[in-house]
Amino acid sequence: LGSMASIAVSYGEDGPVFCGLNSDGSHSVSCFGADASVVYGAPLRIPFVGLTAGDGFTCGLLLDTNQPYCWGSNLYVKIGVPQPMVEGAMYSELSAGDNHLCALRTSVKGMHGANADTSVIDCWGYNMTATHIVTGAVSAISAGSVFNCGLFARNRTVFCWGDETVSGVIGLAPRNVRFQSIGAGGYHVCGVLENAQAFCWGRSLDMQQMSTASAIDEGDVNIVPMDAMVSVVGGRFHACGIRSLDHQVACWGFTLQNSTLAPKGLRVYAIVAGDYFTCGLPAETSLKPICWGHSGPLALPVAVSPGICVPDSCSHGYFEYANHGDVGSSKTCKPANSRLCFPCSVGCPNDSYESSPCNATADRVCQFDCSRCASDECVSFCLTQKRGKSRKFVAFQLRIFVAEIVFAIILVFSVTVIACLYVRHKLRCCRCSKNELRVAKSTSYSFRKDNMKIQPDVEDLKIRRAQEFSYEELEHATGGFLEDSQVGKGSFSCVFKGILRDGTVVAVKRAIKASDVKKSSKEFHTELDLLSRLNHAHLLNLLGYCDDGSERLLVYEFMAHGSLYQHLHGTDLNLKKRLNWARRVTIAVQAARGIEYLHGYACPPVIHRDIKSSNILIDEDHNARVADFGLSILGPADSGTPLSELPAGTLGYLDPEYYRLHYLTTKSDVYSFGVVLLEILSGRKAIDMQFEEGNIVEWAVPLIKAGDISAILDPVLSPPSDLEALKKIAAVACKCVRMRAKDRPSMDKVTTALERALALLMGSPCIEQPILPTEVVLGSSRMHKKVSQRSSNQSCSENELADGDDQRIEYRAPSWITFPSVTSSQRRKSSASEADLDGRTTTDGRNVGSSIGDGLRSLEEEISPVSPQENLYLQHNF
Ligand SMILES: Nc1ncnc2c1ncn2[C@@H]1O[C@H](COP(=O)(O)OP(=O)(O)OP(=O)(O)O)[C@@H](O)[C@H]1O
Repeated sequence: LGSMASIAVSYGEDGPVFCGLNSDGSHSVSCFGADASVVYGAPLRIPFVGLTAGDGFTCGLLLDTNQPYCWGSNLYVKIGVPQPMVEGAMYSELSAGDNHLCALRTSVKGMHGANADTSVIDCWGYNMTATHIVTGAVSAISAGSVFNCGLFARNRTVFCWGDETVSGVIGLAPRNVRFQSIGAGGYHVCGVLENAQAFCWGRSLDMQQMSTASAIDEGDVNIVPMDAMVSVVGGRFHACGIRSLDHQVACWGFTLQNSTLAPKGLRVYAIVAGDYFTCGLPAETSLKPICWGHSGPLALPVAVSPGICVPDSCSHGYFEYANHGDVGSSKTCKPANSRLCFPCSVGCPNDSYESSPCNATADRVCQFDCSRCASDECVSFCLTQKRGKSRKFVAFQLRIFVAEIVFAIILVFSVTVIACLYVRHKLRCCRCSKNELRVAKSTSYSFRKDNMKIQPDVEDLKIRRAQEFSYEELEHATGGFLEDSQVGKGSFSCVFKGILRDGTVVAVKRAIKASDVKKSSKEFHTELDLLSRLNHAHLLNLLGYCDDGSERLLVYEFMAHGSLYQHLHGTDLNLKKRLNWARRVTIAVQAARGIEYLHGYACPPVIHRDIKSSNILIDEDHNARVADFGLSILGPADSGTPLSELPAGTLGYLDPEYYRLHYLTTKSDVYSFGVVLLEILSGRKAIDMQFEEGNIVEWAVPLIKAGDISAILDPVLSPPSDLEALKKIAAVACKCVRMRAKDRPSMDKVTTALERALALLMGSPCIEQPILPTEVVLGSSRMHKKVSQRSSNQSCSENELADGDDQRIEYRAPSWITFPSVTSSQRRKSSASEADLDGRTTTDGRNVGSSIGDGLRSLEEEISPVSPQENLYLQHNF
């Protein structure tokens, strides 16, 4: 029924069959349905321009010859080319009724064609086989059940012919009514008027038929919807149209009960109707037809061309179809320059507005105006949009929130890492900034150029740290470097006691002229450079210097009690005895602090390289001072990287790893200090060939490891009642003199362990208090209060310590060596050395632990929380 299209629905006893032209541009036909004669009779791979279908058959207009071709089974319509065939005739339109087919010849001039004023229509089938010559050009034909109608091209009026008795349509055809298009149904015709309104005439199902049709829904096919339409099609007793507003389907008339209804909101390109069955081609890229009505498939699995291709460009009011998928109009149509044209939609629904007009390639687009929604569709659209927006907004907010969180985490992490690295750097002082080093160098340089005069004020001397003295001044101070004033002699120098004009007692170190000038000069400058900047209570203070031609003199604070070496190994036994255990351990602690300062607070670290008992001097208050920086060297900023230096130092104190491998680190000083500790404990020299075991390390360590601590203690002193403290010191000494530098503890660990041992040795803060300054002065441009505790018989009470007579204000000069402001406990916590950690597992440590018990516990154990008594003691003394 109806007109030729890219799709057609046949009908009959065997049920509806849907046929459509494939959308792949091949123009070949595919059919689906129950009637096998139609489905399987469909010619394969033969291209058609368009299709039409009737009762049990389908016909197509062959693309190559423009001839009709039919398949299926119908008594009256011949399968194949309808007969009689009009030789040479070509057709542009086909339309099939129940049992007939009509075709409109193309307007070619000639015997069988038509001219501008006449049209030729050939019909075949039941009571229809005839050739009709119509006056006027006909643009379209459409077949009903037993009749046909045509539309004149010029005046757009309609004319019909066929079996008037059965159809009752022909006489009702409106005259002088202009149509854009027409579509015939079973017994009616519907058309789209020029104003886009649908108009139908003919008859619907009458009462007699209704009674025989067991289940029929009511509806008059002539009562049409008011909506504007772009096209209409007719079924047996119903009609459907495509609304021009939204291209949705609207159907009216009678429908059989149990029929599926046209899907609501379905937008289509084209529709076609059988008797009780209708299919639409959704305006989607899939182009798979959706059908409704009585029986038949509801969805078809083949993509179908949405229309009939025309050779001309789309006329005004039409737009060219362009599939947004991979199939475009040019590909859908053959020949390549033909195209699909669709009528533009007209207007927009009340609650929408035209967002873009119809143009050559696209229909106009309407957008719902959410501020004036009237339809459910608009409401649901706006709700969805709102939800989508809010979902988008929430998603956006969420993304921002997540980004903020991530950024915050990264920021906190970075700041924490940077802070940790900074604190670690400052605590260990292992790496110095380039600025610091630059400052160091420039300060060093400017220092050498400095040509300051002697100032009589001792405090001023200290402020300037090192002042230049004239040779005459020092010559006068030492009484002309008389032998009487000589207090000591080293490898390259002699040390004289002198008194400056202001009465300050000083020690003047004078390089021996006959000695290696180059070496002594180097040591002179090293000591001068370092000491003028180092600043610690347990380092020997440099007061000044004299560099006068061949004379190089260094001026120090005078140490009234000489060196530790003199006390331990001197000929005066009383002097040795006077250095009791408390004083010895106190000296050990103080010297350890001085060395710890060199390693831990100076930046870059200073490696002394000549730690020995003769370089630990004792002042009038029996405080120890580390002296002689002639061999000192600036260590690597990274403490883990050893310097490669030729060995220098004193035999017996020299780190074997440094000696053999020339690897120099701060741990070399640790080794030397371990030897000093053994000296302090045993009273033996580092190397004493009068014993069988000449080397103190080789002699003492096995005894200590064996737990025989008494065997190594200085026989001049009676051992303390409790050996625990000395055991701890012996354990520390053993760790210090380990062969591998990395197995030795760092100096801060050593200091801490010694402090604990001292506290243990004293037992109570009220028992013979050792001489310790209450404040270690770290170089900075600040005023420091230095309380010098006088003697062992002083009271241990806090008040007395604070109110001591011997308080003096000491101002220290700025130093290029950096001093991180950390507390002693922070410093200690931060500096657990590799060796300390390893110490727990080394064979060495195990042996010691098992043999002498607590005496050689690991340093970690030794610095575990102190007892309240120890704590009180430490508070008072450190
Ligand atoms: N400031 C000082 N006050 C008192 N005595 C000092 C002072 N400085 C050095 N002495 C004494 O002079 C001795 C020699 O010191 P010096 O530093 O020149 O040589 P050394 O360290 O003993 O040997 P070497 O130079 O071979 O290393 C010291 O052992 C010490 O007894």
